[in-house]
Amino acid sequence: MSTSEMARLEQSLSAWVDASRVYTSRGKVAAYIPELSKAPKDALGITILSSAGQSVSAGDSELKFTMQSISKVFTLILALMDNGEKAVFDKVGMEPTGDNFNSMLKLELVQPGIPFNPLINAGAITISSLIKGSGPAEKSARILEFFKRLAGNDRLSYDSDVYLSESETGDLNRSMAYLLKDHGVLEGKVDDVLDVYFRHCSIQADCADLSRMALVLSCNGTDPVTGESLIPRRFVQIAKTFMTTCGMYNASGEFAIQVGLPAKSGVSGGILALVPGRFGIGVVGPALNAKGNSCAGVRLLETISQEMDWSMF
Ligand SMILES: NC(=O)CC[C@H](N)C(=O)O
Repeated sequence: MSTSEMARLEQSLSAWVDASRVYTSRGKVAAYIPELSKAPKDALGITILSSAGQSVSAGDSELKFTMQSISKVFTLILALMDNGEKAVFDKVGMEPTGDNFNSMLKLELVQPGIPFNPLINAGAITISSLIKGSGPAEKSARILEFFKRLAGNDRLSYDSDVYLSESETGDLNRSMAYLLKDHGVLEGKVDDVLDVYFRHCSIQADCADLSRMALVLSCNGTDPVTGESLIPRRFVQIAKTFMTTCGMYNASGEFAIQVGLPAKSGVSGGILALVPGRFGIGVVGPALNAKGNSCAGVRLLETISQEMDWSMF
């Protein structure tokens, strides 16, 4: 991180947010989880945290939102820490699907019928079943504790309205879980596994929380603010690779070309991104494009990456 980069961000970030905010009108807030439809459509916010511990925010960075699919990166890491690589990759693959995040298509089409990767819903539900714990309550508690450490925020908790809303309406995920159970991929009770999954999707965060979690990944598992090693380097490498190939669902190729940074989005409009070794980034913009990514959030990251010359490629 150079001081001049931080100065440039401080000088320009608000203007970049203002310029990207117009794109919120082109998207729609997710409504298939009814509670998510209450999010402010025209919001856009960002926090960027450097490895020297300096942060810069702009726009609606204090807006609280649920992590949704962003949480999948960190449950994958916890499952790897709990079980090791072999046990995890016996149950999920390593390839992008090119399909929507909630598609079941390839679970039947290609053998063996394991989910293609841990960041689509079928893969993440499978990962939830691999988290160690005596039952769903202990598994969820372990996940929340892990997230708190990564975010350096002891106050992290659930948005129970979103959790209940998804539990009541998540029939597509439920049907996927039953299919996986029948195929012998998912172990344990389907309802218990889904409870763990719905709960971690409903963990509430803001842009600062995402930027800190992203920074830990960008620094290969060590929190540069505390010096504490939180994740083995190999598992961070795996997570960052999945973020690059599958993190923006079936728009990951375009995002790699236009932004060129490992990232993960969620249907609440959050995006977690990172600049290797240097910055953690948290973005929120609840209006989504057709692929389920934040319309204005993606636009904002394109601008920043191009202006700062941050693409890895
Ligand atoms: N893309 C997402 O953010 C999906 C997460 C959401 N909880 C779901 O399962 O549908």
